[in-house]
Amino acid sequence: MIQIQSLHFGYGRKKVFNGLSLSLQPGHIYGLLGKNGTGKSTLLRIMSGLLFPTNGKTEILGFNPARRNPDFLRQVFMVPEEFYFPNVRIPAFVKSNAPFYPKFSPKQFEAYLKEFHIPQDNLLQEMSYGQKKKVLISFALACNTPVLLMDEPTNGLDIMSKSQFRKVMAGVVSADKCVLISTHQVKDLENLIDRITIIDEGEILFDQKVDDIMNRLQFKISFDSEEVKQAIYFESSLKGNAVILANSDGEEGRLDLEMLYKAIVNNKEGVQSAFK
Ligand SMILES: Nc1ncnc2c1ncn2[C@@H]1O[C@H](COP(=O)(O)OP(=O)(O)OP(=O)(O)O)[C@@H](O)[C@H]1O
Repeated sequence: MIQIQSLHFGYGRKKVFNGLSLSLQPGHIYGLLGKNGTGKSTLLRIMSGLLFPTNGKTEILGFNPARRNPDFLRQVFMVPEEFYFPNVRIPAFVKSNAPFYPKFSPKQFEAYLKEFHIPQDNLLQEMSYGQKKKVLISFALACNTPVLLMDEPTNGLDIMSKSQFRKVMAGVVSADKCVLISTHQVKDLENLIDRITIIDEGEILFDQKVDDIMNRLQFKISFDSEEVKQAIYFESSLKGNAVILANSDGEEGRLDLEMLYKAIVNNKEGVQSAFK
């Protein structure tokens, strides 16, 4: 559904991507992680046709996003980290924007707004940042585009809204839809994403399905110093040592995305060797 090969991009002389390749399939929610400034937002902007690569192939739903073909644009929705709303009420916003998205469902939009407790009759510019973000997320989901790109969607959401977000997102993935979420708020995505892609210095550092991660790695608290010595990554705490071990016994466990991310950044080879 999304094929990127040998992507090159830079802002002027500043290189961001120097040959990045990535393939995303429908039916999944992908988590895109990486340090500040590694190019996550840039990648989403290239995918949605807002920035144009200097080299390489970017194909989404059979289209080159850079051509901004209307048939492509009506099938992709991007929720950016920073956005602008006109000073109108929600019905006026829907009236002028929904016609661009043929599968927009007013019923779904209303249900999402209700889930997020958003009043319909306020002016958009008089809403708080978090409220505006929830309007945008609700609109994005109600557009039912096969490709949904979200840049830091949970930034600015309060604790209740984050769990409402997870609930709403869990219901949107379908066999023909591909969702890519860029975030630092990894805890907000736990139990939601089924594939994790980490980029670093313009390259893919790690790209695995959550099921495969759980088959290959074990996350646990350990008091056994031998086990800690063998750990791919560990963190000491008063509650014991949080460790990541190679999952040689097929143990079932719970993914700790934050630990995994730190393990990959600190001991990439160790993590990768568990997948060989
Ligand atoms: N408009 C711009 N002009 C010039 N350089 C830019 C511009 N936007 C981003 N950059 C640079 O490109 C690189 C990638 O930026 P980008 O915003 O894609 O990173 P990111 O991974 O999304 O970061 P963050 O996690 O902080 O949101 C950074 O080094 C940044 O300084």
